[in-house]
Amino acid sequence: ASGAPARRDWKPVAEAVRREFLWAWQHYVERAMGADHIKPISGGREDFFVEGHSIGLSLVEAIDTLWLMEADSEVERAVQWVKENLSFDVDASFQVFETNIRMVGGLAAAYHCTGEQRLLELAVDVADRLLPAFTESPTGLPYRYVNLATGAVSRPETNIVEVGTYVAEFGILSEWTGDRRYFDLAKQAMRVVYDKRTELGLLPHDIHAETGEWRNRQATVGPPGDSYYEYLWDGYALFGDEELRQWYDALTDAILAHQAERHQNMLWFPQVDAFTGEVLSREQSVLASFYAGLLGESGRVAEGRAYHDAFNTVQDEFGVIPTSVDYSTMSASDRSNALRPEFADSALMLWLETGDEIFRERANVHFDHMVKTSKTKYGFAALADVTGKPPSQEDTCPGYWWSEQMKYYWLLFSDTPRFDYRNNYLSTEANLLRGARR
Ligand SMILES: O=C1NC[C@H](CO)[C@@H](O)[C@@H]1O
Ligand SMILES: [Ca+2]
Repeated sequence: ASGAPARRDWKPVAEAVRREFLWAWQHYVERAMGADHIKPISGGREDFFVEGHSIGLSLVEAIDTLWLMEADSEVERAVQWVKENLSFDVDASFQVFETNIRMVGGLAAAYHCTGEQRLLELAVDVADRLLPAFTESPTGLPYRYVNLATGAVSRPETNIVEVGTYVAEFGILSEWTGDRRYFDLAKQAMRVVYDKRTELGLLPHDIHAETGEWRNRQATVGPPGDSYYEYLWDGYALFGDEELRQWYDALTDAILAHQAERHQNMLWFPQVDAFTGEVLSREQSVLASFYAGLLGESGRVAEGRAYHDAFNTVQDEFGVIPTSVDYSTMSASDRSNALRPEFADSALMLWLETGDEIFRERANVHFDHMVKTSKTKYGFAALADVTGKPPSQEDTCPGYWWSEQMKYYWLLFSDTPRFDYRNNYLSTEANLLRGARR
């Protein structure tokens, strides 16, 4: 048809994504099998949760990505490793939030894709070991750490992300096992936070799990506020929970009214005092760019587009978005970038919502720049300084790289038959909990 922009053939990009992922995976298998992280420059191994005791984090994070890429022999290899090696009977304190989104979520997604029963058993096993953090708390707000072997809980000084990012993983376990405890504990913690919103309808981000008292005044859509809001919507999108949607809508309306501003006609979300609305900081974490996708999927498409447009100016300016920029001066306040996936996350969400090619183009730039700056001898490296010529790398690759941006790119460019593009759910760690087409 004349006039319609020719739709680009994205298959070559999809093939490049798959080639790079499997290349990195081979090095992990050969040099760091079972390690939480590979060290991509030296080829070494690195622990994430507990120093001296890896639990195969990157392998667990990679399974659903491998499955979506139809790398079935590699899926088999990874599942075999889990069945033969993975145990959570570890006498050490694990961070409850990270263990949930990465290990509960990663195992649940692997089960959703493969149907392998042992994976569900392990997801339930580790979730059960996290529950004392909730049940031992006088407020229902979970402690930050729990010893997976003894159940001893610790660190009540927490935040709304680490008390409120469970309902997707816990809720899917309740759906698959019939045990409502998981969903109920996750939702109750979210309710406690919501009921403490300020007169302006905003939330500070730091809270005490034993007293329930706010520990700061600042509100943010970046860390550690981000995935609390994300999971309110997700609890509605996944399980149809109308109350979660009401809480999400009330808080989002307040954020758009009091925690948003235009600067040079770009939409930004400054940090504000949750009680007075005073702007406290115009720094924007790269992690906040997920919010463009959340706004888009939750009926605020114009705002979602506008916020992605704003972050795209940062990608244009720096090539790789720095960990933190001050949008009033467009200067990087933290020039590192730990292979953060959020700009690609929201590009996928907005493309699924709008079908607009602009989001695939932006994600392609994100992929292209990542390969150019992070690729190294045995994999992909986090960056210490994105402004370096060339950008300087760190000898580490985060577990979320195996689950997030490579999956986002693959879904954006491959049109894989293994994914239901109309009815699906990816968690905040991009764990596929709905929409696998076996
Ligand atoms: O929700 C999250 N926050 C931080 C990581 C990515 O930056 C990742 O673990 C996940 O996306
Ligand atoms: Ca996330």
